[in-house]
Amino acid sequence: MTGYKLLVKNARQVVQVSGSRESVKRGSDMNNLQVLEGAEGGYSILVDRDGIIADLGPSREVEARHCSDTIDTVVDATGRCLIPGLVDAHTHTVWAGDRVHEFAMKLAGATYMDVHKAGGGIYFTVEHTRGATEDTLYELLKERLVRAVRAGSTFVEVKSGYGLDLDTEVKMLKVTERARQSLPVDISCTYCGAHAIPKEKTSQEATTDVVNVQLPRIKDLMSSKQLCVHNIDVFCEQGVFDVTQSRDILLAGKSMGLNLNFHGEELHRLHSAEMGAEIGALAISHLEEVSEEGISAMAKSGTVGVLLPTTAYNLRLTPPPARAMIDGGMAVALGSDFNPNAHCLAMPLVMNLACVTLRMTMSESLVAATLNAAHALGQSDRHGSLEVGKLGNMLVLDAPRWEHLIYQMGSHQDVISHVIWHGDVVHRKQ
Ligand SMILES: N=CN[C@@H](CCC(=O)O)C(=O)O
Ligand SMILES: [Zn+2]
Repeated sequence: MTGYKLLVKNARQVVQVSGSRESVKRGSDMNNLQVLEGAEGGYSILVDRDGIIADLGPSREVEARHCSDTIDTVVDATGRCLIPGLVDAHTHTVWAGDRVHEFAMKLAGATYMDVHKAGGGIYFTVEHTRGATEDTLYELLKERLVRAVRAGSTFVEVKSGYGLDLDTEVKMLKVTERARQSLPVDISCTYCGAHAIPKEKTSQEATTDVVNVQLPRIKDLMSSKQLCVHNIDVFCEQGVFDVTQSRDILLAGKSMGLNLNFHGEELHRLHSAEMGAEIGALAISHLEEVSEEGISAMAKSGTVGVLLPTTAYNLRLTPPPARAMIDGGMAVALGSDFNPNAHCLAMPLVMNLACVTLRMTMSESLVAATLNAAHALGQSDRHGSLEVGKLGNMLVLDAPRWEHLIYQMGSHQDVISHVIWHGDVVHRKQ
């Protein structure tokens, strides 16, 4: 007799996303969703006490295989659908000081860079984040991650980048590590010390500070297990870090074993997509201004394009060319880009925007918000699909077909009936 943590039983539809342990779906394969449906009695998923999927298939078969086992919790999903927990591949979730006043300025016509150059934008948030205690930042992060989980995310990337000095960047990374150790959500931690040029430095001085001061300190804190950082990010943009500076910072991170995952081609075409592909970037975010050559280079290198539809929506930018990317064989992922400029943690809304504004199909959008997002964070071996051996992170949807999660725009709180993380029910619809 074996003991298990959770059985989710009798679901009408199980969207595994993938059933062959592939690490990513590229190009047209993003439309090949692995879906189980049609069995009499539905489908069940069994999660072991380590939070790992132990069995999955037609309910009658799963029940027959485990009729003498003990199961701690049973969730009846009769008439409902199961999908993997959503993965948010790009967030700036640790900061103090909202920028609701800037939203009004932007609605009135100011551009993102107008606000930034006038000392607002990232600089406003840096000032407030530098002044906040670790406990305050932790409480703010916790509140935001609870919201993300309620909206279906079970794995979230979290960046630093509102310190721009060693002490505040380390403070942000420590807050992220505390959340990673204590909250019921998986976190991929990104060092983004090169998010803006600190007011007191030139871009070259800031590059040298990141490479020679901040990264070595972070490396020490990682060695002594005080921090666990997975990725390195840079805002490669005209007037911020140029392509050469970004490359130097990314390569310094790569030599420490960090995944390269950066902001590129957002407001100007600098050909950072080609640079990222050349140095083996795992992912590049934004890409509103990417060129055809950049798309080919990323398709060839396998670099994931992390698309952030909330940014183009809020800033009224031309959206990234998602169709050309997917049709060109790239792997595309999605992120909420939660930050004080784009205050959205709801991946179902991001998926809706991806379908409508980026012209992605609903299948592409689900793959982008699960398997491919997990791959962009280097963790699709554990996240992003419902398969035996992967984490028991899943959503029970109160709907006859999974597409309702995207279709019922703004109603994800009614569509998601349970959020399950490592086999524990961490959110239940009221
Ligand atoms: N573009 C750079 N970074 C963020 C915005 C950060 C901010 O405005 O605070 C982004 O991805 O959109
Ligand atoms: Zn960002």
